[in-house]
Amino acid sequence: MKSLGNIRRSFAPWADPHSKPFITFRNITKKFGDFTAVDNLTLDIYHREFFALLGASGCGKSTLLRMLAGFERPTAGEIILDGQDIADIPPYRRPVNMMFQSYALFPHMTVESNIAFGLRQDGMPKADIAARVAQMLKLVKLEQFAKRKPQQLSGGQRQRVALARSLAKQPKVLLLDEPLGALDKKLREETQFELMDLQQELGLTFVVVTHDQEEAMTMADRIAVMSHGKVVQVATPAEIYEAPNCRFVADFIGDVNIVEGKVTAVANGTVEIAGADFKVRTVSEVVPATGAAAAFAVRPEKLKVSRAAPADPGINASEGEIWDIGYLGDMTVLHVRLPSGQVVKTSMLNAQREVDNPIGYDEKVWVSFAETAGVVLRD
Ligand SMILES: Nc1ncnc2c1ncn2[C@@H]1O[C@H](COP(=O)(O)OP(=O)(O)OP(=O)(O)O)[C@@H](O)[C@H]1O
Repeated sequence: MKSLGNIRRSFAPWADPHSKPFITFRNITKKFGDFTAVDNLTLDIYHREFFALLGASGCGKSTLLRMLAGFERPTAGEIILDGQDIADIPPYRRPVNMMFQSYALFPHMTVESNIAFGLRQDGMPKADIAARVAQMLKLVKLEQFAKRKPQQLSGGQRQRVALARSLAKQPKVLLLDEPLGALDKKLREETQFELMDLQQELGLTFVVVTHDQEEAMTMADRIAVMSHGKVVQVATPAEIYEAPNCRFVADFIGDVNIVEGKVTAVANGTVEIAGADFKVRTVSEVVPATGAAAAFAVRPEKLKVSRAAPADPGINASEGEIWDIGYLGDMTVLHVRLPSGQVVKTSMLNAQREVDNPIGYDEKVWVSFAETAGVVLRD
C-alpha cells in the first residue's frame, strides 16, 4: 500500500502556483463530420500525476486520449507536452505510449517477444533489448512466464504483459484506456493498487480513461469528470465526492440525495433553503440570491437516522418512515420516506449500528444532518 503513503498525500502540484503543467490541452475541439466529440476543452495535467478521465460512454474521453497519443488530430486547439506543441509530432515519436483495453498482444509471439516488439522496430541493439525486456518482466513480476504465449496466461497476466510492453520504450506519459476492463472485480481491485505502486515507483505521468468511478476514485490523484465532450469538474477524488460542483457530477459519482427548494436567507457563508421536508441551513461556497430556486446535495452516509428527535428538529431534520432496508455486509442502506413522498437514501456502517435493537421496517424515524454535510449545487 505504498501508494497511500506520505508521498502521495503531499503530492498536489496543481495547488502550487509555481508548478507548471506537464500536459496542457488548450481549447481542444474534435469533430467527426458534424458531430463534436470534444468541445473546446482546456485541461492541465502535472508531471507524475495519476490522472483519470471519467465519464459515461461516448463523452469523448477516449478521443481526448487518442489525440494525446497522436492517433487523432484535433480539429482546433493545442496540445502542449513538456513545453512543446505536439501537433506535428507523429505518434511513434511522442514520449507517450498507450495501453489498450484489449491489450492487442500478438498471439503467435511469446511474452518476451511481445514486450520486445516496439524496441526491435526502433532498431535497438539486441543486448539492450534483452536487458530492457528482463527489467520489464521483473517490474511486472512475470519473469517465469517469458517463454509463454498470451493464450497460456491468465487475464491478469496478459494485462501485465500489455503494461510491460507499453512501458518498455520508457515513455514519459503512459495512457491507459480502460486498462482493467477485462479483469474480474477482485483482480481489478488488486491490480488498481499494483498500478498505483508501479506509477509511484517509475515516477511517470499516467492518464487513465475509465467509466468506472470506483476505479478512478481509488487510483487517481485527480479526476476530470466529462460529459458531452466537456470537462464538468476537475478535482481530487475527495473533492469530487464531497463537493460536486453541479447536479451532473453529484449524480454521476456515488449516491446522492437532492433537496429542491427556495433560498430564504443568505448570510456569512450560510445559505438557508426551504424544501418540502427540510429547512436546510448549510455552509456554502455557492451563494444564490434570496428567493432563487436552489438544490442541495447530501450523500447518504451524511444523513443520520434516529428514533429520537434531534436537538433542533426545525433545521436540517425531517420526520419520516423506513421504506426499505438493504443489508450489504459492511453497511446497511435505509431508505426513508419523508412526508412529501420523497424517499431519501441513507447508509450506515454496520460496525456502528445498534445490534440489539436495530431500526426496522415502517418505523417512524428522524433524518437529520449537519450544516457541513452537503453542498448547494451550482446549477
Ligand atoms: N472515428 C470516429 N468517427 C465518428 N465518430 C466517432 C469516431 N470516434 C469516436 N466517435 C464518436 O465520438 C464520441 C466520443 O467517442 P469516445 O470514444 O471518445 O467516447 P468515450 O467517452 O471514450 O466512450 P467509450 O467509453 O464508449 O469508449 C462518440 O459518440 C463516438 O461515437
